[in-house]
Amino acid sequence: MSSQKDIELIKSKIKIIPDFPQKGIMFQDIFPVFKDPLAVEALVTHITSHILSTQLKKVDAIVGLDARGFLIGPIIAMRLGCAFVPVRKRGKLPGGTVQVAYQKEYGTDYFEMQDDAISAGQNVIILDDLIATGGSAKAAGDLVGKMGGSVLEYIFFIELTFLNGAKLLNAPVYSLIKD
Ligand SMILES: O=P(O)(O)OC[C@H]1O[C@H](OP(=O)(O)OP(=O)(O)O)[C@H](O)[C@@H]1O
Ligand SMILES: Nc1ncnc2[nH]cnc12
Repeated sequence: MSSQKDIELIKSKIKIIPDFPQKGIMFQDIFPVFKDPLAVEALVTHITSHILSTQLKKVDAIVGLDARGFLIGPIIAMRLGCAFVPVRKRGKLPGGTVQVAYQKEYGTDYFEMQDDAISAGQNVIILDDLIATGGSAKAAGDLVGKMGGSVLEYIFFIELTFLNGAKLLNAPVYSLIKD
């Protein structure tokens, strides 16, 4: 399947739900993509091909964001032959962790990574389903930096361009669907 057809198939599965979880938000529900194995294959193949055709450096890990970044992160890591490591919301990871605070719509939240998740000098790609304000992705990038890693690229299925979230990030951003 061509790359454009992949994107059209994935786009056709994403459902827009107005006023969820609160009035004024057009919620982009990506779970219907996962009801169709061909759409999941298209998503995984498209992102893997993008990484293989653009990255000059070896990717040491895919860093997936809690929770929707966990859906295909491990599959892409397996295809690339690299590690998958999670960024989780506070209090979910056992053992030693590294933490950063970030701003959500209502107040402050915290992201954590296990302190041995990546090593100093490693190159990672941060993956999530969607970038809105960019606060979550920036916090994940800050965590990677705190551990001595470098972010090669941020990858999203969907970018809400009107919120300018990509401007917060200090590595290239690739989004399949720009809204
Ligand atoms: O760019 P931002 O404004 O930070 O928003 C984007 C984040 O919001 C959603 O996650 P959410 O925090 O709702 O958690 P979930 O994946 O557990 O539903 C989405 O999956 C991103 O991680
Ligand atoms: N519009 C939206 N749809 C789905 N997830 C989101 N996270 C932040 N904004 C969102």
